Amino acid sequence: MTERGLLIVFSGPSGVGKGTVRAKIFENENNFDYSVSMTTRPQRPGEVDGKDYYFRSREEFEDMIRKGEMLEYAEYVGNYYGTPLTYVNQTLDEGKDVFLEIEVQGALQVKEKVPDGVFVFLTPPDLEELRERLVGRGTDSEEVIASRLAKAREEIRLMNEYDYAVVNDEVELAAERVKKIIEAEHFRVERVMGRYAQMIEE
Ligand SMILES: Nc1nc2c(ncn2[C@@H]2O[C@H](COP(=O)(O)OP(=O)(O)O)[C@@H](O)[C@H]2O)c(=O)[nH]1
Ligand SMILES: Nc1ncnc2c1ncn2[C@@H]1O[C@H](COP(=O)(O)OP(=O)(O)O)[C@@H](O)[C@H]1O
Repeated sequence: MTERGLLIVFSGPSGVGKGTVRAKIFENENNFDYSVSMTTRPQRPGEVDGKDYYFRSREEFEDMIRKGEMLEYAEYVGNYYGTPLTYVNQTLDEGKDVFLEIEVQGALQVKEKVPDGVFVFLTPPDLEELRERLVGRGTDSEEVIASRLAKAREEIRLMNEYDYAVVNDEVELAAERVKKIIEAEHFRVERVMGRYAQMIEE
């Protein structure tokens, strides 16, 4: 029997650098897969449907919710974001780890359903640096940036729901820290013991 993969949940305030750090982690890594989320927010220039997100209408999204096809979902700054369930389950069953990049409300739903997931929170060095990164990215209006910053404060308060907090001071360092966490999680006694359960019982 193939051993089920690990579910890694990666969160952090908007603009902290989740996308950037994730890209670094995935640069030379093929032991885990990224779960592409579904969203109703408008596609940004350069984003590809099916790669960055599945861009869908509110009707289509609500239809998926009704059918129970989302592992989790949340409304964030006026749009839906969610994780389609089928891909995650299939990939974990194949023995591969799955990496979710989602906001805090969704992460809390996953924690209920998958308590042995690995929950990692990416933090900015400070809030002023976070604001500068949002401005520097140049994808959001001043108004949207203000609401993302307000949201960031709420999210940072919920950091204690996570297993690990990684500071994104430098992309390369942050990516290395996350990779080390994932590697170490594979060696947790609770997980390794599972493999021996049958042998011990005999
Ligand atoms: N709950 C949940 N949140 C998601 C999902 N996909 C993305 N998000 C989060 O939604 C928030 C907004 O994402 P986005 O509009 O791409 O903005 P950005 O993260 O600032 O680039 C971020 O915190 C994402 O991590 C998902 O499938 N579920
Ligand atoms: N460690 C870092 N130092 C400086 N700038 C960073 C760092 N990590 C990410 N950034 C920049 O911050 C902005 C937001 O990053 P992004 O990955 O889009 O964040 P998120 O996915 O969390 O919203 C981008 O312009 C990115 O280049």
